[in-house]
Amino acid sequence: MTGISDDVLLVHGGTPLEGEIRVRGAKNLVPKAMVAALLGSGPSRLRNVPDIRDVRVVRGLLQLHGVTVRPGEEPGELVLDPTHVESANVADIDAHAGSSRIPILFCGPLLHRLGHAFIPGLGGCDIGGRPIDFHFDVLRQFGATIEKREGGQYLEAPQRLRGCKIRLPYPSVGSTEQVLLTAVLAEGVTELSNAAVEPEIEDLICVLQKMGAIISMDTDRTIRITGVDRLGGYNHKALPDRLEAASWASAALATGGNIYVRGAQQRSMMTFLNTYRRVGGAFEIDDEGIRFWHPGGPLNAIALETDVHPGFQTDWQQPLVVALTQAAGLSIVHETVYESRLGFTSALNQMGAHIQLYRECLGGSACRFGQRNFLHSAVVSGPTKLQGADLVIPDLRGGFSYLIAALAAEGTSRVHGIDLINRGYENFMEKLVELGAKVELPGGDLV
Ligand SMILES: CC(=O)N[C@H]1[C@@H](OP(=O)(O)OP(=O)(O)OC[C@H]2O[C@@H](n3ccc(=O)[nH]c3=O)[C@H](O)[C@@H]2O)O[C@H](CO)[C@@H](O)[C@@H]1O
Ligand SMILES: C=C(OP(=O)(O)O)C(=O)O
Repeated sequence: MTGISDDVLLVHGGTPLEGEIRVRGAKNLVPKAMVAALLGSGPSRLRNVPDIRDVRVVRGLLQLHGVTVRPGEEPGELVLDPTHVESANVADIDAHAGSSRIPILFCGPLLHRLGHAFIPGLGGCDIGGRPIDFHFDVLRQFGATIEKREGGQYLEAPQRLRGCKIRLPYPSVGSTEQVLLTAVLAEGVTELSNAAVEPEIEDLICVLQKMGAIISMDTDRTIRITGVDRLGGYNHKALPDRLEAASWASAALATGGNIYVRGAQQRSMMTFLNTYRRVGGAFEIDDEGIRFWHPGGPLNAIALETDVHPGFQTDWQQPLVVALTQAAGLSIVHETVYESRLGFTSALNQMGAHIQLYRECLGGSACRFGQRNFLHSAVVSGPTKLQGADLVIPDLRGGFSYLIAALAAEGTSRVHGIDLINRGYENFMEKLVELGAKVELPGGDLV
């Protein structure tokens, strides 16, 4: 590759990342809690909001729909006032949808508030087909009608939406949230089985309960929601970002470093912590955060399978794979949530890693992708020395993984497309510098 653009970071590898950074509210909760504010009859206060692009996209979309969004008294606090919700211009919605998947979650709240909704085409990471059929199936069950229109889908609720019995074909995070955000104001009881139970979903349920919703969660993936006539605002501190925390933990391991992640929480990271320990990473938990470090000596190869919570979260996979290139022996990674989330490994191979992809389900159990010709299993053979390279960021976590690989490598890498990382990692360049990374913008400025 030749040429440089503003969207490039030069990374001089070989320095262990050391120091402290802080994670704030979760990318996979905050934008959804913002959407929930649409359901209230009064203002909501959301605290611990990170400055990331997905938050800005949702803020813009809410404002287009007449919600007032302003900073609160404390840093990272937003006050969202939905008193005057109104229809937005379709062209404006499309222009603001950006690269986020969140617009699909406006369906239920807008149907309740306005009786109709326009949902633009979705963004999000290109890590599989990412259909939205479950979302529309459940909305139809609530009584919505859906019509394809130019640039998106137009939905209507001819009468008040009605609670229903729903079984998801797969415990999809977004579809579970769709049901929650729709059922809380629907008439009667909704029973959702095979629901996703990720910590961010539990936190969204906490938000909705604060607003006046009646929701119970059984231990068997069943969620029951009794619809109410009216919801108020909420005051909520978003749970911390366990995905960002794990990314920094993997960076500590791959670079031989030591990072204290202020805000990281044991409860939502238990599965990651067990895996980190099996690989040979060290950690220490206190009330304010978790310290992650490489204790010296060889790392261990492991077998790893991603899964829905409480399994190993798929968004943890890509950064940890970089650390696995430094482990002694053969690691097996079976990605069971997204069919195309291992493509990022070809660039790691260019840097000197040995990663072979397979169509078969390796290790663990057979998954939905086994018989369907997707390269969704990997064998990582290590340890391998990594060399700096020209890298083009493919998706959010793949992008962070390339940064980790470049930091662990000998020599200089040019990482293209770094702006994508702003979608989910607050101030990541400043954090890298704080941790001692040698990174440079093309003009020669130290970030
Ligand atoms: C903004 C956000 O919170 N994103 C997270 C959310 O994405 P998102 O909510 O999009 O992910 P889902 O849990 O819905 O997707 C899981 C699987 O279900 C499939 N599926 C989903 C919906 C549908 O209508 N039809 C269908 O087939 C998907 O293709 C995928 O194979 O959960 C994922 C799984 O933990 C995480 O990786 C993402 O970071
Ligand atoms: C896949 C991810 O996000 P999204 O669903 O927003 O694309 C992610 O956060 O890794």
